[in-house]
Amino acid sequence: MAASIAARSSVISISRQITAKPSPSDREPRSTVSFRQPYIGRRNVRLLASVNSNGGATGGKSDSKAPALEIPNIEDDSTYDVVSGVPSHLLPKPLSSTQYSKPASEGSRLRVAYQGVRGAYSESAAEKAYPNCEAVPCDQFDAAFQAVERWLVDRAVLPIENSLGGSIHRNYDLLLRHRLHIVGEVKLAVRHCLLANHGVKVEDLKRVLSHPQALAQCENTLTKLGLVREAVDDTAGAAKDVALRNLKDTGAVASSAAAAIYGMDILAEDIQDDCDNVTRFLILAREPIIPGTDRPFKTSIVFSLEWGPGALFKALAVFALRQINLTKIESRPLRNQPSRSSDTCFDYLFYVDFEASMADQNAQNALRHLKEFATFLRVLGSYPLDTTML
Ligand SMILES: O=C(O)C(=O)C[C@]1(C(=O)O)C=C[C@@H](O)C=C1
Repeated sequence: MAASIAARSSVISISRQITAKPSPSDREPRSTVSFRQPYIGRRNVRLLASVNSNGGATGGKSDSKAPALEIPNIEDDSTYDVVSGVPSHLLPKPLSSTQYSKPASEGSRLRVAYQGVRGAYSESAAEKAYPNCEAVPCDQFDAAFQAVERWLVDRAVLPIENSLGGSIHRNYDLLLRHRLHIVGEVKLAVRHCLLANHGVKVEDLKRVLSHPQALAQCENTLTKLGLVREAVDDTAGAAKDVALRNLKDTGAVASSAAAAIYGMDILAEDIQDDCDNVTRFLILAREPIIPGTDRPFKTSIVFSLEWGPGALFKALAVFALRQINLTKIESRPLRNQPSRSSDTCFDYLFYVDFEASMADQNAQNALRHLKEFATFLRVLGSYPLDTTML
């Protein structure tokens, strides 16, 4: 199994997945609240990671022939971290909410993974979250998750929803598949530009490349211009591609930062359909933060329910009864699970964000109540709200 980082600022791409990926149902005992839910008992967890000469994995060797790290089979009954297989008592202590937001000091810059290439909005979000960080590009969302799990980076900053385009479903699914913790959120105002190579005019354009979310956010403008849309992995990658191939009939929807980096002209600014175009990103870490009550906190959970009338109503009532405000609900299909009802093959996972800290007795009571009838429940993180956009 190989994780490769090609060069200091090049893209992380994880070529193979960590093998054991149990479905939610076999990862979690039923009706269990897990803030940090390690595997208990006998497990064979193997983690292999290798980093090449420029990679600089956190705490790892920087030699392309560095031996792969192999965590041996675990045969006793201690508690182990599901990701690394390391006994829990050897793992670092959780970060406090003040520690996580402290800017990294010189010489020990935090490495923060994001999806995309330089100039992507996700890079700006990583820099907003950690102003002094070393932002590390990853080719896919999954690679960013794995980069954190394998200690190649310290954090990942990934988009979860946009005020115009809606949820980034892939990241909801990955949150459950991986064992990272949400330690913060960042809201970023996204202002799209139409970019083209020097000398190209709007009338010359036939096609436009960008991330599907960015294309969706500029739907009206692109329709007016009559441009054929082509989806690519990220906005800045689109700009880079158009610039490198010196295309004259193709533009890109990307940031003004991408225009500067790839030497392109800005043909139009603020082309998103609504000036209030905000993307919310999650900050992910290997360890949770200790929830506080010193400032506004949000908690993200995921649960599933028995099938039946009023099941979701009853679940949401545990928050309403306690005056806890919900800020987001998202449902995703519950995969690899035989359907529990006879007449439908649709079972769901519900992702809910609510405005309370897990340090609040009220929030703890709500989850205890939900646990009484949820078939699965996991706390993804309890973290300070990003109020900078309000
Ligand atoms: O392509 C980028 O620049 C990204 O950072 C990705 C992304 C997304 O996935 O939503 C982030 C913010 C914008 O909403 C558009 C695209």
